[in-house]
Amino acid sequence: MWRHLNTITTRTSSISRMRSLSALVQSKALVNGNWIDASGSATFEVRNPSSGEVIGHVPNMNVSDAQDAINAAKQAYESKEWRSLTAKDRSNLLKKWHKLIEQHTQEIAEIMTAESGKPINESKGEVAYGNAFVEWFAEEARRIYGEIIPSPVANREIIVMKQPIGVAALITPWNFPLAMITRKAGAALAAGCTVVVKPSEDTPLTALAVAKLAEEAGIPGGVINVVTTNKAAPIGDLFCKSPDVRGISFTGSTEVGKLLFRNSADGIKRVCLELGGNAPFIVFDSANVEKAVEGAMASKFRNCGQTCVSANRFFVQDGVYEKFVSQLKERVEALKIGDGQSCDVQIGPLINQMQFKKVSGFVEDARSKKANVITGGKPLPSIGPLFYAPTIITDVPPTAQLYTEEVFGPVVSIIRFKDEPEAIQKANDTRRGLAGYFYSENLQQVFRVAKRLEVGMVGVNEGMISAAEAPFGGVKESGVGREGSKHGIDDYVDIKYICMGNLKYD
Ligand SMILES: NC(=O)c1ccc[n+]([C@@H]2O[C@H](COP(=O)([O-])OP(=O)(O)OC[C@H]3O[C@@H](n4cnc5c(N)ncnc54)[C@H](O)[C@@H]3O)[C@@H](O)[C@H]2O)c1
Ligand SMILES: O=CCCC(=O)O
Repeated sequence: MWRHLNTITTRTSSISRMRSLSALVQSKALVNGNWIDASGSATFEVRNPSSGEVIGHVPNMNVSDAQDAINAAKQAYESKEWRSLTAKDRSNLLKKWHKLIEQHTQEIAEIMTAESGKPINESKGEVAYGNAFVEWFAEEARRIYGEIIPSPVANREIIVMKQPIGVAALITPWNFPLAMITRKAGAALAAGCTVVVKPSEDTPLTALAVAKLAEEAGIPGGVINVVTTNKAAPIGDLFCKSPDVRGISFTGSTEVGKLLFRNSADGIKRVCLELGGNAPFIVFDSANVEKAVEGAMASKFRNCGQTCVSANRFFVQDGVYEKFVSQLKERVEALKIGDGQSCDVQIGPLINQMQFKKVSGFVEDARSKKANVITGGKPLPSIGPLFYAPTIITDVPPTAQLYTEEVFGPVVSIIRFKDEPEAIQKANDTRRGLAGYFYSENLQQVFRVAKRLEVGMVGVNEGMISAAEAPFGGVKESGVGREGSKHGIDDYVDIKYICMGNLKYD
């Protein structure tokens, strides 16, 4: 589908489009079922990264506002209105939320594209993907089973039940402004928890839009609270220290994840961390190269490479190296770049100046270390200040930042290898372990390599691995816990053992 596209679009104004959007564009935060301003009516701007235009203002909440949200979530958790609901009632509420999100796909996608720069077709894809978590957890709500275990003592029963942990704080990033919220909130609500969501400062509008739909679905006030702020650190600290927050689920950078993990230690909180990756993408001589190129495009250029599971280091074996690189180059040069509002755009901007500097700095670092830029490798100021050309760099040395760090941008780094042990050693030569990919048509090799990659998720002959049904998460410094799948509930429930003694059976 991407092959035939090769022009660059011009910037179009997003503000007129945002004005025409429905009531889903919110300029207030949600606490205790009320749409409110921050203390002192402080606000911060939300900008469209494609054009730089200001597309909204949202409350810039402080620690005391966040404390109000925690109090509201606690009160809602303890309220009869929420506690008395059966699993089926919660499931039905989630189903209603799911339906409303589905019905508002276009509007949410437009909001998402305006604040994140994501191409509109990808935004619609994210609404469907993120909403699949709401549907999945609506179904799972009714399957949070306990156990009865055969007792070693006569006249006794061992009963195990799962109960909600209480209030959960959810901190989410900008790159998947909807899915990273629903993957957490869907599970939390299914389990019977209440939540305080702190979305990224770059993409609060999508979060507020889905919260509005949760309200319309009839989810009681205080069950979902949304705290918008551009002062994340003190609020993160409050979440870690507050005894009323029983769990923290964070998706974002490894650096911030480590901080939250450390700060949560005192309160022995449940912590789920979905952090950065450094995914290897291995193409063996045994691969179908056409499929590998297809998978590389899908994995690397999803959301302009700003995806935690995007392939980061490409290892290509001698025998297929030239073919893979030349086919990939042709595809990369055909990508259409521009404002994501145009339906045919495939590559949008980087999210902000900090990311832009990081990506261009990594490319310059690799260049200075004798890597070869075979296409791209430059900013595209004629489209906008945050656009960077889709890039391929070969002969990237292990000392380059492109090799050691997660690039989070449209840059393919290619490293040549001779044999399987070398590929595995290099793939695992990182402290991250989120996703890994490889292409091979050799069954023995498929099982060998899948077992040896030190990652939480493996794509074999596949570049797009995410699904609500599958456990998402990493090993090493890529995180702890799993989201999605039946395991996604685990972080939001406590296991309680009830020993029933002195029973009379005869
Ligand atoms: N594993 C996953 O599922 C996954 C998914 C998406 C993104 N990520 C990772 O996230 C990173 C990019 O996202 P980002 O730049 O938004 O990450 P980030 O860590 O800077 O920000 C993530 C969230 O944390 C908040 N935050 C920042 N500092 C904080 C602090 N001191 N205390 C509490 N909250 C704080 C931000 O406001 C934002 O809401 C990449 O490394 C990417 O791989 C991982
Ligand atoms: O960026 C990380 C999340 C992407 C995904 O869920 O596939």
